[in-house]
Amino acid sequence: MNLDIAVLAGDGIGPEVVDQAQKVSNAIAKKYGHTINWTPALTGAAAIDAVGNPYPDETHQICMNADAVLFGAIGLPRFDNDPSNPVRPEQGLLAMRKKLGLYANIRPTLVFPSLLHKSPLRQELIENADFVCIRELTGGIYFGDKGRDESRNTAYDHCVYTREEVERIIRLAYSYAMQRNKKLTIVDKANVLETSRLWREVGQGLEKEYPEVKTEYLLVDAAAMRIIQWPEGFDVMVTENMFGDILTDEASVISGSMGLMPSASIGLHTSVFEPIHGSYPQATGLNIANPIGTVLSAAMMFEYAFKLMDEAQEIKDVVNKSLAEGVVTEDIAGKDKAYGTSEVGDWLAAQIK
Ligand SMILES: NC(=O)c1ccc[n+]([C@@H]2O[C@H](COP(=O)([O-])OP(=O)(O)OC[C@H]3O[C@@H](n4cnc5c(N)ncnc54)[C@H](O)[C@@H]3O)[C@@H](O)[C@H]2O)c1
Ligand SMILES: CC(C)[C@H](C(=O)O)[C@@H](O)C(=O)O
Ligand SMILES: [Mg+2]
Repeated sequence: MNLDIAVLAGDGIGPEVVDQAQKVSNAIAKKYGHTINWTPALTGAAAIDAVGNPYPDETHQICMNADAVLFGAIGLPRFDNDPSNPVRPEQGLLAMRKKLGLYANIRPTLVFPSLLHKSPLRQELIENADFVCIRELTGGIYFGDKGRDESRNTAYDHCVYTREEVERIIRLAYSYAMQRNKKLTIVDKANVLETSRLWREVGQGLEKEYPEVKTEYLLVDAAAMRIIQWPEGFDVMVTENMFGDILTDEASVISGSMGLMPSASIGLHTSVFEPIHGSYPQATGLNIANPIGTVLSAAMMFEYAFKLMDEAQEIKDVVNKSLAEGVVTEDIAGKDKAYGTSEVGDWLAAQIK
């Protein structure tokens, strides 16, 4: 197959972790007889510095023309620490999600048998944890009207959801639940928020179409607690944009490091594959960032975008081997026994022959 992939490496550790995912993808392509055409494109602070726009039109065209997009991370402290700056790297990520229609972000919570002892949670709580969060990605408070009043003493962010947006994402979540263990947890804040009451109403309307699935509703504060207390109780979780952002960072620590967690953003046009972590600016250029979240995002790309299941499985297998054999970065190994970011990528690619 010919695979046209846009590469938006972004800022901070983005380029370093994306490099490793490209090495592994190239090794897979070589083994299975595919040709990958990588097209790099600017985003985030790198794009602001180059052309003044965090998601330039040219980048959007490259994404639209690609079969899939591999995304690193965006964001830098010089923007985070200057709230008055009207142009920000994160706007590039949000513009990409909106313009590509990426309404669903699939974030699995993975537990690796060889890393059980690295989790801050006790082994018996997590050894059978295996759930996926379906995060709504193009609506809610991220995209509602926002601003300041004239005196600048008041700020607002509106949270808006349409029935159609909610129904689309909950239906998708039901389709995942049907393929998994047939349990769906709809996370909201229906005791306070009107948007959440719409989510609950839509969920209750759809329940009867999926009688085989056990549906439960959980308030987001209780969900945050349950992720730590009983993660094995979840199968598929679906929630709105901001709750999903927060809960998946929380859930990532179950695995031992946020640097391990991949995601797939799917929707109307092309799909984007991105680790859930950010640009981890303190680690930029130090060759210490964990590339596995991005490598596993590439595995999701082979599975979701190209339906190449053997290729995806082989990437997951070599990742498991690296974790079992201790070929890991310092977030997992500690400084003394750590491999560098690029050494992990080289090792993974070399296993694929
Ligand atoms: N999708 C994205 O591009 C994305 C996601 C989150 C944050 N951000 C941006 O990243 C910048 C930094 O944000 P932050 O510090 O809150 O979040 P972050 O995810 O960059 O880092 C938080 C912590 O997670 C750990 N971590 C993250 N990635 C890791 C990796 N690959 N290997 C090992 N450890 C890793 C580190 O301990 C780090 O201090 C901000 O500008 C933020 O807006 C971007
Ligand atoms: C950088 C930020 C806009 C982004 C989000 O909140 O969606 C990030 O935290 C993520 O999880 O991809
Ligand atoms: Mg996040």
